Amino acid sequence: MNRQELIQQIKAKQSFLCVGLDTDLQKIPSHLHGAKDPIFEFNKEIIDQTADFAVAYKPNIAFYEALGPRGWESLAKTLEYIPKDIFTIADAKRGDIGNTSGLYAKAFFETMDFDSITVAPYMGVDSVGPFLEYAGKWVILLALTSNEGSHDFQVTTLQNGKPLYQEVLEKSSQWGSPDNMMYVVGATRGEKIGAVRKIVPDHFFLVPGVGAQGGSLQEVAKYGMNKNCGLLVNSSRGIIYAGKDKDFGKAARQEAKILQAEMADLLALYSEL
Ligand SMILES: O=C(O)c1cc(=O)[nH]c(=O)n1[C@@H]1O[C@H](COP(=O)(O)O)[C@@H](O)[C@H]1O
Repeated sequence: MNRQELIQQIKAKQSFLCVGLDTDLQKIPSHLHGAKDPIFEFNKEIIDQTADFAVAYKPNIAFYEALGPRGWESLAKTLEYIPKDIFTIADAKRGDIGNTSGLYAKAFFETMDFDSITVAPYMGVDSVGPFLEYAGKWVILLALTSNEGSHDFQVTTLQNGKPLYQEVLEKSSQWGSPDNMMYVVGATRGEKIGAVRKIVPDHFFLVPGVGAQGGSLQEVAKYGMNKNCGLLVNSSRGIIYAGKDKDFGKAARQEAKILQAEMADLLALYSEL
């Protein structure tokens, strides 16, 4: 999916919601456990109930690969089931020496047909480049993450006086463009989201951390939105585990609907969409 199609979808749905498919066998309702593929049955219901409010789905690959071959199968079926006009993110946080990254890219862009993949910047340009060689696909590079440990390295001041995350943004924004790169910026980072926006005014941000991690959607929009929205805000547990019984799909729908309504207001306030 290209940038214009993504922006059009945000405008049409008045939403920049990404639903995180962090589907955990321990957490899904017990009535699904008898199904042939409980993970897929759960995801199918979540997708059915949220597709009109979501512009993106983000399966976190760890939840699938932890289950071995059957997890990969559930993932492939889920990807196939997601409506084709909705953006898909393989949250895999990959990145390795060039020839290995090339095979990660092949895994998620050819063997599976994801629109995008999350990538760690640590190994530098040759570890990210192979993902950018795929026309029509996106790299979503970790910049300023939502977790506590992000303080360990990402905000450390370098000898040139810049925090590491700033160096990552400035350098990596020359590797690709706002048409094939996005950045992960955690919802819990508050005003720092504004600092990131100044460095990369046009790139989309994938913003996890609202819902279960306590980030504020209002702050994210205030500091991070640009005229084309420029945001995909993810919620995983806050949506998919909103309900615990047979009505889990309806509970998820309700949560997604609440977020979409807030997003429509924020789009009116801060964007041109
Ligand atoms: O790349 C990510 O998506 C990510 C980056 C980050 O900084 N923080 C973060 O929470 N995530 C992912 O976003 C999701 C957040 O899930 P919830 O906290 O349940 O909404 C998980 O799949 C995380 O792995």
